[in-house]
Amino acid sequence: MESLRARLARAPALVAPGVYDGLTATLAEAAGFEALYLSGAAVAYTRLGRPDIGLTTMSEMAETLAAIRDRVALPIVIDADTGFGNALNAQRTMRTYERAGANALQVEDQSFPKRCGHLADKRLIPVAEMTGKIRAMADARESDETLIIARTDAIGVEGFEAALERAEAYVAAGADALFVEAPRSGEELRAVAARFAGRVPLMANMVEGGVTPVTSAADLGAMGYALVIFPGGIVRALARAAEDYYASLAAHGTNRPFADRMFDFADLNARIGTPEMLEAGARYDGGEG
Ligand SMILES: C[C@](O)(C(=O)O)[C@H](CC(=O)O)C(=O)O
Repeated sequence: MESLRARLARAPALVAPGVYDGLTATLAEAAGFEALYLSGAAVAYTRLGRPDIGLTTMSEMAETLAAIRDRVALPIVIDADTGFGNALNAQRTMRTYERAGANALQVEDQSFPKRCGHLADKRLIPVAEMTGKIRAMADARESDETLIIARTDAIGVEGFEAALERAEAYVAAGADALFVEAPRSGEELRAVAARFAGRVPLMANMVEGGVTPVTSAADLGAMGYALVIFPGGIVRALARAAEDYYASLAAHGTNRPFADRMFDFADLNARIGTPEMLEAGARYDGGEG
C-alpha cells in the first residue's frame, strides 16, 4: 500500500474528512475517501457536548483512535493538540497514538489549554519550545512513516509574517508536513502555498464559518496544498439532522413523519456490516474450519 508520505507527494490533494467514532469512519470509508482526520474538535463536540478548548484528554483521543483503527484500514491523521503538555508529554502522545494506529500526528504551538484555531485569544509557546517538541516526537516514534504535521496558530496572535517564520523553524526542526492554521483570506492561503509548496507537504483546514474562506479541495490542490481536512463538517451536518429528528419525535410521539429522512433497521445494519459479522460469528460458533 502507498505510504501516506508518498501519497502526499503527488496530486491530487488528499481529502481527509473529519471523523470521531467507528460509525463516522465506516461511512467515510464507504464514501470512497482515502484517508481520515480524527478531529479533536469533533470529539469534544460529540463526546462532551463542549467546545474545542482543551478539555478532551489524550487517553480519550487514543481510545477513540483505537476503536476507529479496529474498524477501518485507511490512513488516519490524528489531532494531537499541543501534545498534551511539554516535549515529554508529546513523546508519550506519539508512542500512544502510534500504537493505537495513527499514521500522522498534528501538533500545534499553542500553550495548554489550547483552543480551536478559529477562536480568538489564543496563546502560543516560544518557538524553541515548539521545535523541541517536534524533535522530541520524531525521536519517540517507532516508524519514520508516522508523520509529524506541525501546526502554527500564530496568524491570529503574532501576525502573518511571524506565522511564516514559525513555520520555517518547524520545517527546519524536522516536521514532515506543515499546517499554517486559520489564514484569513484567499491571499493568505495562496501566500502560504507560494512560500512552502514543493518544499514540504502543506495541509489546509476548512472550517465552515471559521476565519478561512471555505475553498474546494481542487482549488487548494491547484494552489499547492497536499492535504485538505474538513474536520467538523460531519458534526455540523449531524447536529442539524439530530436537532430536526428530536424536534419531530417530541412533536409527534412517533418517528413516522421522519421516516424518509432516516435509515430503517435493515439499512443501518447493512452499513455497519451486521450480516457479514453474524455470518462470521456463526462460522466460528459452528466449529467449521
Ligand atoms: C482542526 C481542529 O484542530 C480539530 O480539532 O479538528 C480544529 C477544527 C475545528 O475546531 O473545527 C481547529 O482548531 O481548527
